[in-house]
Amino acid sequence: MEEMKWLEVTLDTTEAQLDGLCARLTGNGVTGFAVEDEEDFKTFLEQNRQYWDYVDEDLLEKMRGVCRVKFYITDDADGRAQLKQWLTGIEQPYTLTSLGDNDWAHSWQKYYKPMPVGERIYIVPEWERDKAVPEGKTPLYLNPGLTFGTGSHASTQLCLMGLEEYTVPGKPVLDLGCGSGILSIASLVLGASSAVAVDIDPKAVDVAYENAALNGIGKDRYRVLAGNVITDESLVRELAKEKYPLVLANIVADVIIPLSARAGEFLTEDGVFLCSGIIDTRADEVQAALEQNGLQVFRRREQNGWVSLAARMAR
Ligand SMILES: C[S@@+](CC[C@H](N)C(=O)[O-])C[C@H]1O[C@@H](n2cnc3c(N)ncnc32)[C@H](O)[C@@H]1O
Repeated sequence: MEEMKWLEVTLDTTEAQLDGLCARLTGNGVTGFAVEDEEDFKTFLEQNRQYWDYVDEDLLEKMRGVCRVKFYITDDADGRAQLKQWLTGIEQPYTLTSLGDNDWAHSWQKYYKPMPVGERIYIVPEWERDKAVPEGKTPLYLNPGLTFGTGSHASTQLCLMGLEEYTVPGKPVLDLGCGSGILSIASLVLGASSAVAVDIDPKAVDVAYENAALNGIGKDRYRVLAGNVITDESLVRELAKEKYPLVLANIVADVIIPLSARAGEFLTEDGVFLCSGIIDTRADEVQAALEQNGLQVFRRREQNGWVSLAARMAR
């Protein structure tokens, strides 16, 4: 089979514009982008000190204040059409670098290792599934492919910790912005009866079904839909036909704020809305939006500058 070729897309930005740019990219459907800044560069230099005979001062000077976002597209007509859609409304200049035959999509796998999260969950990459699972842990087998949701990101971990507490055994779960499906599948392995998951990125549908299957969960218990939970009114109405004791939404502040106006429609009377993907500087704004829409925040978790909020409808 012919090897897929990839292009690296690099957008140069500034720290002040970074949040807005990331929110816009996520809103346009880009998943799995990386942010590089001066700090990363210094860490890289530090970690590789043994390989440097001297530090290139010119290069250091060039990296001062640098802030860039990178993601990948396939090097073909589909990739370029996708890029056009992903850059809608974005004015920053970008560069394209050909990665040739470099199979980057698999190179990250060597850094993705089994990891415990919270009290019970033990994330196991699919290709490590023969390894022993520590006693008392519940394995969650995953291959996130090109979707967001490896379990390494703080926003995902905060949700996993929360859902260990709020999953109601024998009851359904709704997962908005499901990416790899990691959160809803975690709830299912912890005893939820069934789950519905949604993502704006159509790639997420197959990936989430495949991940569910890795955990012995079939389509009888898991339904994955592609759609926008803010703008797709018929999707929102369809989702709201069922009521859930747990609704998960690890997206971004700019999506959670408008979503907070609809969250009550999905919840059972006592149900928990667990939202994440919130940069700490925006957590108060998200909390205010939830409260304006009749939800009361009862738990805030924080990790590495990210925040998750758990809320219930106020009585
Ligand atoms: C931060 S990732 C979370 C993925 C996974 N749930 C996790 O916890 O790791 C956010 C996901 O939300 C999706 N998303 C962003 N905006 C959305 C929208 N308006 N409607 C549905 N999904 C959206 C993105 O495609 C992405 O997969």
